[in-house]
Amino acid sequence: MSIVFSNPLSVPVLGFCAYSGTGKTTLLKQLIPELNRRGVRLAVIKHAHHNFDVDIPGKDSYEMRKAGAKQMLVASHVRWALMTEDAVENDPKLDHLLRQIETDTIDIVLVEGFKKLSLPKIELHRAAHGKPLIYTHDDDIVAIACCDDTQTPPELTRLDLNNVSQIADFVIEYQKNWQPAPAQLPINVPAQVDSQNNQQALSVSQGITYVLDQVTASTKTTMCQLDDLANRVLATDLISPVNVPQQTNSAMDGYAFAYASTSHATLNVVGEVLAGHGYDKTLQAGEAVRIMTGAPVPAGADTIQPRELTTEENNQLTLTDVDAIKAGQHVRLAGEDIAKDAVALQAGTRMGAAEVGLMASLGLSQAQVVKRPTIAVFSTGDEVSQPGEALQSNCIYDSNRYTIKTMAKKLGCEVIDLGIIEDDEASLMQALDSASQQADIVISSGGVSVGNADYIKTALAKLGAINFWRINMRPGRPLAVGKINDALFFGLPGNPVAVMVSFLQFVQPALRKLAGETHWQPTFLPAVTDETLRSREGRTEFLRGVYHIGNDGKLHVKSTGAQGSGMLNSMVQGNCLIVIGEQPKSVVSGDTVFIQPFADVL
Ligand SMILES: Nc1nc2c(c(=O)[nH]1)N[C@H]1C(S)=C(S)[C@@H](COP(=O)(O)OP(=O)(O)OC[C@H]3O[C@@H](n4cnc5c(N)ncnc54)[C@H](O)[C@@H]3O)O[C@H]1N2
Ligand code: MOO
Repeated sequence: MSIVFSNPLSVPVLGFCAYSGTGKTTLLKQLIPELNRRGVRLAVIKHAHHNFDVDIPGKDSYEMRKAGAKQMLVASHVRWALMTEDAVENDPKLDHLLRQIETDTIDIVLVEGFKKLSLPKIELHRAAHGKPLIYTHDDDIVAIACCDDTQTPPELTRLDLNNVSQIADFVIEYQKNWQPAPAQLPINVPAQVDSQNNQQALSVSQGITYVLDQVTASTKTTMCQLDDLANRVLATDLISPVNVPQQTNSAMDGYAFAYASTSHATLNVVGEVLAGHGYDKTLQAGEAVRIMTGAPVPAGADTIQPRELTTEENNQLTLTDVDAIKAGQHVRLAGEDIAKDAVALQAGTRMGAAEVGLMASLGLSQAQVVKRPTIAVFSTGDEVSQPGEALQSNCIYDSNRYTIKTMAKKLGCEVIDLGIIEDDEASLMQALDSASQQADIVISSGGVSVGNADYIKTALAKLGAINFWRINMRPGRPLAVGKINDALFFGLPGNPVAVMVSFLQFVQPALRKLAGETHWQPTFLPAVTDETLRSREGRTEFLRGVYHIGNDGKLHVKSTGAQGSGMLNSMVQGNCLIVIGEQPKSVVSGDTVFIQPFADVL
């Protein structure tokens, strides 16, 4: 049975496997120069079964290693070698070894040995040796190199073991066609969820899909002026009424001329063009004009030489290093950024500074945008008190309503604050009914777990259809989602961190879809964890983390410490969620994890 292997590199890895005596090394010794000859840059990894050594007793490097250096790097101007003392009981880990390779200098890694790993391999087979074929019990064989007398299955490429050139062709084709496997994100939203059951346990991905299924993008639109467009979502494509840039213009201060004129010993300087002005004649062969950055390139000219690469005396221009001049250099073509009548910004785009600026650059002063979503938010719970009022014993201040309102406003929503609603069925029903008439989405916090005074559940059941879910995540396990009249309802869990995490994962996508945004995806970045992290198979963990750029130039992340789902301070200290998907059993220091930076929403 194959042992799971996934290639951690951005280049392909191809194994060679065979019973001993088949001539693996002999073949590789011929294949390597053949591939080199064809320009393929190779790394080779070889599994050695014994206590091998590449060093020689008496050499300084050998003695220093024997003296206890765990890693010994010896280097000259020709080669360098890193020797690492890493005694492990079983086979060395191929993915770890592969990570030591500098992939920017090679095109493919050939691996000899490691035949139990599920890595793509060419099987070498010599029938005369009387050994069985490996492909019959190894699904990762991609080709069989053998001799005439061997039967091979039609689905596998057959190669001639004695034809090195043919095997090299195969390796080159393999390398050209290879695609890295797509990154396995911790949250992978499926297109559809089968059914909607009450009380079902869902993965985060299923939960998001189910929520998105309930939301239809708003069709209400309004006209909005340039100054008010920040954070609004375009309802229609913005078509460019002009070419950007409007005219073909110079990207340098220098001289404009026809490329063909570079054959002249000197050019006749016949004028000057400043930005905002034009040169209304057509340049003739052997003529040039002085030109400033942004000024229109005159008719008859197609090439610019920067001023510092020229000398001019008595209107005679000499071009320095003529052979290095390329036709069309330093010319910005009309419409090269955005062509007239092209879609400059697509419907569904959320407008940020760059988008607003781009729109202004087209001369447009207003755009049709989707109506802002309206949310109504309230809190429940006898212990929940209004900030600003004296805190009674056994009570807590209401923080959830404020985190929810702040996040929703950041996402461009209108907010109706219903305050803290008494735990009384009649007042709850009345408040919920009126909220659902005014808002697109009604959001509460607390009261969705098992042991609460259940007014909210009965009130919701009477007014609409609500599902109470358990999401396989922490924090934020309980979640209620449903409809009150035409409004979507979210019952977020009471714990303050759980509220924020559930909002980010489930309410945010719903609000963005409702607001008309079409291409939004949560941002996941890979980061190296600097500590061992808590995780449990079958559950997605959202730990609060702090990421930074490490001395190695990579993103590194550490948790904020204690991770209680009531500790709001962990969200203040953190700048990201560390998202550990349902798969890994353990995450140890040095592993790569995914983070979701949250600064843009919080
Ligand atoms: N027997 C079980 N108990 C609990 C379970 C469970 O599965 N079985 N799940 C736990 C988890 S996980 C969570 S999360 C909470 C969620 O419970 P509720 O949504 O019903 O929330 P409450 O019990 O009302 O409150 C929980 C916690 O949050 C505080 N809270 C509530 N509202 C606010 C507010 N507006 N501002 C600040 N803090 C608030 C409340 O005081 C509680 O401390 O259930 C676990 N229990
Ligand atoms: O899942 Mo709860 O949301 O831990 O606090």
